[in-house]
Amino acid sequence: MSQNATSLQQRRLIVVMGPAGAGKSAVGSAVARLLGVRFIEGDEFHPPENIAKIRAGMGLTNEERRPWIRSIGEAVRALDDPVAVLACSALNWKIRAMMKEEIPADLRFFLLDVPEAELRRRLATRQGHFAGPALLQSQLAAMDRAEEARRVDGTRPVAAIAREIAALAEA
Ligand SMILES: Nc1ncnc2c1ncn2[C@@H]1O[C@H](COP(=O)(O)OP(=O)(O)O)[C@@H](O)[C@H]1O
Ligand SMILES: O=C(O)[C@H](O)[C@@H](O)[C@H](O)[C@H](O)COP(=O)(O)O
Repeated sequence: MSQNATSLQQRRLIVVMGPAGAGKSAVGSAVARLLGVRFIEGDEFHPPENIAKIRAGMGLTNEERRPWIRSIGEAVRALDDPVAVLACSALNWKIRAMMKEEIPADLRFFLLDVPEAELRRRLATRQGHFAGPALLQSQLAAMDRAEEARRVDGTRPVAAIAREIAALAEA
């Protein structure tokens, strides 16, 4: 096995997941700061047609998710770092399976658990993001129980959630 292939297999990616409004970006970037590693914002990798659809409040199909997840995989492949943090909704097992195919890293999933009413409240007040409250229903419908993910209480302050995930990820 080449050195490069070995390092790809050994790379660990902490995936902060959950529906829109769960706090993936806020918590994920805080986890990365705590660990001193790079933060990858999954939403930056959508092709323009996905952004237009999400902006219109429509959920994506898995076919539409594939190029997005593939671009995230390319960004991860380009990293030299042994550990990084990714914010990505990863709503159900089909999407997580796609992630495992496309992203060359050991994926560790952390699901931010936030009740629907709080998600709705956050999305109604969030500024400067293409996903609004109209997307929430399709997000919740697409979500599964994510048995493979470690669930964390996402209703606490960002710093407390980030400390918990950082500690779990290092254990
Ligand atoms: N733990 C939290 N407590 C209160 N507000 C939060 C928390 N996490 C995130 N927020 C706020 O909720 C909104 C959605 O957070 P964001 O990180 O964009 O979620 P996501 O990336 O999962 O869509 C933002 O306005 C953010 O500041
Ligand atoms: O942070 C958010 O508000 C959401 O995650 C949002 O950006 C969107 O849900 C996904 O990027 C689209 O992909 P999915 O339909 O797979 O969640």
